[in-house]
Amino acid sequence: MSGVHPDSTPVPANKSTAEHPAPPHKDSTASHPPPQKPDPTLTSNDHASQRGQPAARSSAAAELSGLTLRLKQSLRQFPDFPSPGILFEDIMPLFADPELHEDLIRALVLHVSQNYEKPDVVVGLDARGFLFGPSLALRLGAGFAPIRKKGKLPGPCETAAYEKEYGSDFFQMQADAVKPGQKVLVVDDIIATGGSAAAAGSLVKKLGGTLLGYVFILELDFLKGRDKLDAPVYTLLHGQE
Ligand SMILES: O=P(O)(O)OC[C@H]1O[C@H](OP(=O)(O)OP(=O)(O)O)[C@H](O)[C@@H]1O
Ligand SMILES: Nc1ncnc2[nH]cnc12
Repeated sequence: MSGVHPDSTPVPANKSTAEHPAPPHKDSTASHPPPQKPDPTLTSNDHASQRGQPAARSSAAAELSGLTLRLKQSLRQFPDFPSPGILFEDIMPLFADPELHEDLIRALVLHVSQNYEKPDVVVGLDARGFLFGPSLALRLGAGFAPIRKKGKLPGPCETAAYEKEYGSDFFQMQADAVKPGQKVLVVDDIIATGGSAAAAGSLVKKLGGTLLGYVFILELDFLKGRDKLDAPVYTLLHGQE
């Protein structure tokens, strides 16, 4: 669990970053390196013809590093929410400012287009994965499908139980949300223990989808959530290192 702060005042993330320097590789932290196959069908201008070329890759890396710095500085932390001992990472400021919102989507598109095959479906997790999953899907030219907490989706569903940093729950996916063989990218705001993401991956596989990997905005490294995942993992930002 994270350290407890002395009061409930939100702590700007750039302050905690100074105390805990960021890891050396900010642009990709995959414990399972993502595939590098070019895919000319990707719709973003950043893809295809440029991917794999050293100059284009280093300019994308430079842009990504500027974007992530701005994004990191806008995060806030709330001690003891939703329960004592949890340091809650608040990502909402990223969506309050249209420029930051644009930076976020741009950074995610850059990373996905440089490192993953084009997904057929972006799968977002209830609820904060819905804040940016559909925009990312649209920019990538992919469909979007939700994973929801149990009891919210109509029709035949697959269900998976999971535990997260501060509780346990059930996720569901509509049985026809992913067709067998479709390439799927799972996205969520935060990976903490990795319980939610692992359950999401298991649902995608139950439906016959091919899991390309996972994309998160923020990773709480000390909880080692990525160790639960068996596909490439990318996180834009790191917290509570
Ligand atoms: O890695 P884990 O330990 O599983 O935790 C990560 C999950 O916890 C949060 O979801 P939560 O259901 O708490 O909130 P939300 O409905 O606001 O997205 C977060 O959005 C992730 O989905
Ligand atoms: N510390 C945390 N802050 C925000 N969302 C979370 N989901 C799981 N752990 C979290």
